[in-house]
Amino acid sequence: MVRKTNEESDTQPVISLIGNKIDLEHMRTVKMEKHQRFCQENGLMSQFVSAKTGDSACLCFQRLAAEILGIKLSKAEMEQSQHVVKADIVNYSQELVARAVNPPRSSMCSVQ
Ligand SMILES: Nc1nc2c(ncn2[C@@H]2O[C@H](COP(=O)(O)OP(=O)(O)OP(=O)(O)O)[C@@H](O)[C@H]2O)c(=O)[nH]1
Repeated sequence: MVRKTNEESDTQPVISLIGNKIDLEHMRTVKMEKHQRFCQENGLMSQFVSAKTGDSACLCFQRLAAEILGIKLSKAEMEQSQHVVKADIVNYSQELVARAVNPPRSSMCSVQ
């Protein structure tokens, strides 16, 4: 995201590198550290959002605006725009739970 500037301006544009699809974390191809290192090396604001769930979408613009205005967002302000993620509690049968806690023993062993 770039703030418009011209060659005579003394101020540098605020640029943010935004990684989308954080709801698909398990399919990540660009490592988070690589993203953050690139941002550090190039003076960019590193952010991650999900356009699908809306996770951090508002916060990403808030952080950019705050950076441009030279305002430090408080923890409360940052948490304010975070959505509560809803999840269903699955009521597994007792048998399944017992099997997960005490899985049946096998005489075979495999090393990978
Ligand atoms: N799960 C998930 N899917 C997303 C997200 N953002 C976009 N998508 C999906 O990714 C696909 C591409 O989205 P687009 O909005 O077309 O993105 P784009 O940048 O125009 O994509 P290309 O031009 O095809 O590279 C669509 O199927 C979207 O629904 C996200 O945050 N999470």
